Amino acid sequence: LNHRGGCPLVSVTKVQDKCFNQQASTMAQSIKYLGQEEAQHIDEELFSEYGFSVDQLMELAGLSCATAIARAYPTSSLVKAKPSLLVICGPGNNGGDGLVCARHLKLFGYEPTILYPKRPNKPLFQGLTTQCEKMDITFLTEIPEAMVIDKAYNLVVDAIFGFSFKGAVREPFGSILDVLKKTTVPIASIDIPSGWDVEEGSTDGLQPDMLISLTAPKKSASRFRGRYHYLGGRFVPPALEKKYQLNLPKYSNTDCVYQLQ
Ligand SMILES: NC(=O)C1=CN([C@@H]2O[C@H](COP(=O)(O)OP(=O)(O)OC[C@H]3O[C@@H](n4cnc5c(N)ncnc54)[C@H](OP(=O)(O)O)[C@@H]3O)[C@@H](O)[C@H]2O)[C@H](O)CC1
Ligand SMILES: [K+]
Repeated sequence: LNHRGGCPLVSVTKVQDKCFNQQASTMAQSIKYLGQEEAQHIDEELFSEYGFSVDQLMELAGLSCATAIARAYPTSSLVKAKPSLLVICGPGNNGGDGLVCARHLKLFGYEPTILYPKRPNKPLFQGLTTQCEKMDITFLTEIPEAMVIDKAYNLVVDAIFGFSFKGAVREPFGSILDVLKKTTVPIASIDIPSGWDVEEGSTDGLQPDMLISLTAPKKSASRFRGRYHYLGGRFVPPALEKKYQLNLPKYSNTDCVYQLQ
């Protein structure tokens, strides 16, 4: 048996791959999927008891989203002539993650455009908006038609709602989600596919190609049927991970993302 626990040491690559995949899938299965309240408690505890600021965690969350997107959709794999992306940001911290993600994607060589229709009147979000403007990222004033999105962009980054979403979708986000449901371009959702119930998911909502779960997946992630599922937000102190029994996978070396699927 090898030192990691279980697979016989044999030289046949296929068998080794099978062992690795089995271990990876066991690891992925043991991760805790969080309910809405539990996700909010962990978030609050990080700020209150552990002394983090929102800006700090948002920067790490947004960077991990950009990193995961660059891994799943490297610029060399994009089908359009330009590495264009549309990042749609909502009114809460999920939207803030989207702004940070757009800024890092620009630094990674992509050409993001942002739609940010409802902007909180807070210095944090104003600063993040200015940073994007100063990096020559264009802001749209309204959602383009689905056909225009399909023609112009390689990918849509959905940073509309995260774990605090509740109830029926209010405007202008209902119309935006209706357009996104008609697009065929892949969608990468940050933390939760927007419009999905955080725990139950949705049968007629967005069907993103990618999901980037932050801190730990939320219960609705078990209904995700897209190609790529990454974990990001490598900032959880071990004591907090233990308290909530998160069973997070071991991130490799200095990686800020872990591919769950
Ligand atoms: N610990 C972590 O993992 C961290 C995660 N981060 C990210 O933060 C979000 C959660 O952020 P939060 O601000 O709590 O919530 P949301 O981004 O989900 O948005 C809440 C706002 O959305 C509006 N809202 C809610 N429900 C609806 C609805 N049915 N229709 C329309 N709008 C809705 C509401 O805005 P109002 O202005 O209308 O009141 C809410 O304010 C998490 O998912 C991660 O992405 C942090 O960045 C870092 C730590
Ligand atoms: K989202």
